[in-house]
Amino acid sequence: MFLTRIAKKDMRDLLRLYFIMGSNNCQSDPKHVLEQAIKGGISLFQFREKGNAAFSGEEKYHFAKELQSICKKHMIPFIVNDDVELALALNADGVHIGQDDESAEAVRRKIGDKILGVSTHNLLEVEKAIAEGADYVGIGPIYSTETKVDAKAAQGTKLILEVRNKGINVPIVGIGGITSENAAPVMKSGGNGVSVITTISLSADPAKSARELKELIDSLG
Ligand SMILES: Nc1nc(C(F)(F)F)ncc1COP(=O)(O)OP(=O)(O)O
Ligand SMILES: [Mg+2]
Repeated sequence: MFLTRIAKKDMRDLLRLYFIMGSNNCQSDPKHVLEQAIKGGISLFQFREKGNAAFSGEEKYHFAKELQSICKKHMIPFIVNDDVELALALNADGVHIGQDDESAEAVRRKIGDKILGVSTHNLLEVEKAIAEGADYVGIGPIYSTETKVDAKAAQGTKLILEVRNKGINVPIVGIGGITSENAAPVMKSGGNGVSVITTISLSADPAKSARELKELIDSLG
């Protein structure tokens, strides 16, 4: 899909409402939840299959392929978390890696011009991710979260502010406990979008939850 690296402006647009989900983030059918989230206006999707009762091997591959085909149908780019080999096997649109995964430099060499996102928790990690070819950085956890069992302490928007005050214009998405009620500070501090799991994946009406969040983000410019 990408013959060259994605432009910053296009990356910022994709990050506006970034839905992340795996089978253990849902109580109803994940395929239906994804369809509804897309209907509600998400701009990007990340397949994050990890933690208790997560699929692996063949099951994980086929589950990923099902969700990827839903994204393709609606022209929503499909990002794979952690599992670079799976991303390549699926010809996914990109990967997201953390500090404990293989280096961004090594992953960039494997994926060519696909989208590369990196989880960051301090200024050094942000600068290193940029130097190694990241197209965006995830900054968080902004607020406390139950979704990620090994999450670090919530840091609010201070790192987003620090990065922007240093004049660094890397595309930034906030992550961690974000809902319609607390999303505004992420955008006002200089984030380009918000990534969410629970507020959509466990919603009684995922389309409505996505729509409310998207309308809020769009109202903040
Ligand atoms: N999946 C993610 N996506 C983002 C994104 F920026 F896309 F919103 N930021 C952070 C994470 C966390 O990823 P995870 O694999 O659980 O933990 P770690 O970062 O420790 O590897
Ligand atoms: Mg990871």
